[in-house]
Amino acid sequence: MSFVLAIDQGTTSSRAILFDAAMRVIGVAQREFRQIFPRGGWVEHDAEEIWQTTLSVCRSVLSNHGVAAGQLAGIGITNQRETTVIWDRASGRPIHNAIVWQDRRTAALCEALEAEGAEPLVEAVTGLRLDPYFSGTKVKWLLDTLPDARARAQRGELAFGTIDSFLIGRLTGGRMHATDATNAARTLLFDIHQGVWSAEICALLDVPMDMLPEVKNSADEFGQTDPALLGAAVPILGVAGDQQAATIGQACFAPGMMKSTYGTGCFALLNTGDRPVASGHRMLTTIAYQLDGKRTYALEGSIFIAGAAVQWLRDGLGIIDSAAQSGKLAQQADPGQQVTLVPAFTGLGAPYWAPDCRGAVFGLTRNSGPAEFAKATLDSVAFQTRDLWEAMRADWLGAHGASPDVVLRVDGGMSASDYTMQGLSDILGAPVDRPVMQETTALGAAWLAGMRAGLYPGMEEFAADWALDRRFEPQMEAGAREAAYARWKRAVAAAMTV
Ligand SMILES: Nc1ncnc2c1ncn2[C@@H]1O[C@H](COP(=O)(O)OP(=O)(O)O)[C@@H](O)[C@H]1O
Ligand SMILES: O=P(O)(O)OC[C@H](O)CO
Repeated sequence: MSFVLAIDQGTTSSRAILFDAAMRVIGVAQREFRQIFPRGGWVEHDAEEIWQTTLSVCRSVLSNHGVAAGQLAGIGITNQRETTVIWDRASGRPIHNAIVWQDRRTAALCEALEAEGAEPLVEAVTGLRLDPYFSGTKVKWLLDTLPDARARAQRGELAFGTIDSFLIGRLTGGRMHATDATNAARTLLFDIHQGVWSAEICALLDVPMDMLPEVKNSADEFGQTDPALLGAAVPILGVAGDQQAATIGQACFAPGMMKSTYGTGCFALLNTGDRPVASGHRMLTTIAYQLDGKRTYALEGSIFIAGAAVQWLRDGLGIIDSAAQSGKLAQQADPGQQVTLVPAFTGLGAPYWAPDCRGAVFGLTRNSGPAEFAKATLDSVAFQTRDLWEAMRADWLGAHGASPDVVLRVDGGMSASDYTMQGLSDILGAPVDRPVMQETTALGAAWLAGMRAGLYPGMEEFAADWALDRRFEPQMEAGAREAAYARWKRAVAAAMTV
């Protein structure tokens, strides 16, 4: 029993990552699945495809590395958050495609609830906002729209779950209907202060509470896999939403520690300890992890476009062949130009929450070319992070009366870009640490499961294992930094008025 299997079920692919007893990655298998866009602003996944790709990558990684299921100490699951599945309890079959976190179909519903004055209650109980991003209004939409669905839910025939919960159900052969506190905290239905489903919010959204999964610790007993699936029964011992799993994998266990993950989008979490900090600056309050019944909270800032803007340089503008070329091109930019890109391709997330805003470029001259576009694109990631940084630090200051001494830990595909990480440190005016271990999300899930199984060390020893690849220190002079940031703020304000 000297291996742990992490399942990372993400927005575009399902991955299985095999770890050995020393928490080293020994193998990865990955499969993409279809993105379904039935209408503008709608995004769905076929939950059966999510299940099939997940099962297949688990089988592949085990067989590719000659590891039998019986050698696994446990499975850890981490997942795209908020994405909503409702299934028939008897057959296990979803009654509709999964509605993905990016889906905006419930925007009008959110506005109507806001107009009724529901936002203060929702924020106070859940730590979230009335935004289509979260699961609650997606559940309501499904129950309102599909024939007979609400009556069936009321009779206890239907189950709701985020992706972790759906996978736990499938893996255990329908025996378990459970989630962990971090995933529950993203549904808009969970009272993050009491650690229970909120009857008040469920009533507001007309969601029968019988549909909801049992909420467990992030390291807990989530049942055994059906032996027919992997060849032996394996206990599922760890579950966390992907951004929380990355926070764990980055060992951000102390209040004031912060991680930021740069993939398609960017998600930053600041550990606020055992106190949920209500944001006065449009951040989200969420659960970082729950261990042995004890919740640790975080402030979260979610940016929808980070690496996706680099994909736009490659696929939309065609000025680079690969994402990795963006840094080199940006270095060739004319230092005399001040081109600023607001990458609001799908609206702006935190702290602006402006779903209708669209992208804009400012400061073009006749000499502006590919290098200036590349620089503006990579810089936009730093500026957006600075927005979150400012908001979170102000929230922290409000709660603690002193600024946190934050060192930012980074991960995700885009953190490989030295240029971007140096620019980030310059714009923040603070050090940025990139770890050796890049599979932080999978590591977080694996650690939860391996620690629960007794194979992996406890929190302190795990945190001591975190190893630095490179620290980026600010090199920009403070005046230049603040002038650049002020330019960004003006650009965002202008983009929001167009
Ligand atoms: N060297 C690089 N420079 C800039 N951007 C990069 C680099 N390498 C990867 N990226 C960007 O990072 C993203 C991929 O990161 P990843 O963590 O795999 O994302 P996700 O999990 O969201 O699919 C892509 O959007 C890509 O454009
Ligand atoms: O699957 P990812 O990495 O795009 O993460 C999605 C987030 O969990 C959404 O909140």
